[in-house]
Amino acid sequence: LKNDKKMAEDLPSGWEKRMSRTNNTPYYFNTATGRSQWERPTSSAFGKGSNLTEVRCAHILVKHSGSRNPSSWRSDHITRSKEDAINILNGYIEQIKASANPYKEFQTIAKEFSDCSSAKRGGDLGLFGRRKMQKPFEDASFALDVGEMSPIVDTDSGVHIIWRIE
Ligand SMILES: O=C(N[C@H](Cc1nc2ccccc2[nH]1)C(=O)O)c1cc2ccccc2s1
Repeated sequence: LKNDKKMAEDLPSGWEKRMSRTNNTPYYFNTATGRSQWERPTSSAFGKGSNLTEVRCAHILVKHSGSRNPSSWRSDHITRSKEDAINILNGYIEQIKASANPYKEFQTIAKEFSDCSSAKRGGDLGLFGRRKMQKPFEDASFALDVGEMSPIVDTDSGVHIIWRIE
């Protein structure tokens, strides 16, 4: 989910399109580093080299038989296949996208179904910096805009969707 102002230009997260007054042509401003460039950016402003130090995210985790620790507060022994876990997450994504209040829907689903102990906090993991979470999770989190939801992310814990809160 992207906040709608971005949909039109479809710029990667963290960039702003601005107009140069001197020669009346567009340039691009990186809100993470404060630098500007003429070339249209193709990757998130929060990638390598950005100074974004911490993000706050919530997530919904669906564990499966291949998870490093296939048990959770919901079930002592998780046996579903990875394929089933992905199908379950795709169902949640549809529900969240169809909701009048997507973030509220995300929290409700996380509370009831996430296989992470953060479920009771609506999946909220709090603020975290780089190198704190498994790499695929970290990279997906730092690439999100505030209020944006990730695609399905695969880690040793299982499969996740992530919502950036701050
Ligand atoms: O690693 C955790 N929980 C694991 C599952 C899990 N694996 C993860 C991998 C990346 C990000 C979050 C993740 N949560 C478990 O319950 O088996 C965490 C739970 C919490 C709860 C509150 C704040 C941070 C965390 S990190």
